[in-house]
Amino acid sequence: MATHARGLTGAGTTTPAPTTTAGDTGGTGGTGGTGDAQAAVRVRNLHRSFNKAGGVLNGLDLDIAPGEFVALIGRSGSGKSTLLRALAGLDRDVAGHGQITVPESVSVVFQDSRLLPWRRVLDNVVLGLKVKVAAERGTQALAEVGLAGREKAWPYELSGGEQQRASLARSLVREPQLLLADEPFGALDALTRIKMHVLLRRLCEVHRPAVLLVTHDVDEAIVLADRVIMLDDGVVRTDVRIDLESRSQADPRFAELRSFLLAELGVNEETLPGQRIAS
Ligand SMILES: Nc1ncnc2c1ncn2[C@@H]1O[C@H](COP(=O)(O)OP(=O)(O)OP(=O)(O)O)[C@@H](O)[C@H]1O
Repeated sequence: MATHARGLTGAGTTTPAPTTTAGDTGGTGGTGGTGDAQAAVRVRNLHRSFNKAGGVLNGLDLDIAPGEFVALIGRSGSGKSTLLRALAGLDRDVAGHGQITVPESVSVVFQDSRLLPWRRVLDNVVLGLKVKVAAERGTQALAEVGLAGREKAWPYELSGGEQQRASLARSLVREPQLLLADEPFGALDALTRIKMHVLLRRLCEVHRPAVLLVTHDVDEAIVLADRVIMLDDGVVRTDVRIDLESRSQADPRFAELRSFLLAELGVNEETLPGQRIAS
């Protein structure tokens, strides 16, 4: 897998990010570092701060293997989005240094779909895609996410869940080696979330990108990920492999993992209302 060079797609942007291979990146951003043929993502000694004491990321190290699905949890304000934005190259004005290596092709999905309202769904999906068969690939991607026949719809004609499906199609049509997702299902109702979980898992099995998913939802993390990591004090404090045979919440091991992760987050399970368990 090619690393060092980085292209940024998704989120309505198609401009390739500049390539930096220097070991240390300053506040002007850029990523790079020592290559590791085995890793899709390699982060070393990453620091980021926003003019406040303590910093947000304080020497963070992280590796993600090709095709590996990593869920990132942590209390509110612990720096999850800051890390994701650093990997996406979206933090050029942030003070910091450290080494980041990401694949050439990176897609980003956010909580809101960021579809351009003045473009039809298919146009949104293939925006900036410079291949002759863009429309064909976009149509295929829409079919993959369950939106066959909606190519000519306007974004406002889609439900929230459908808009997120279109956003996933826009990311996957670029066949990214790394998919960065910042609470992509956070605004969806419970049933739609479950459907999106099934969809995302299936898409990842087919396309095999490395994934970093930011989520507040511990159950979502366990259902989707190969590994769950937790940020605390600006570093990865907890790193758990999800070694479940099935992802059924009825599996006692699922409950064990949930309890462990909630305890790591400092959440008392017994005081939580309802079924959905979020940090
Ligand atoms: N552009 C910015 N300017 C100033 N401070 C910022 C900026 N972005 C993030 N921060 C601060 O950095 C810290 C980490 O923010 P970040 O959004 O990464 O946390 P998070 O873990 O994603 O939080 P949440 O779970 O609430 O979304 C917070 O204290 C936040 O206020």
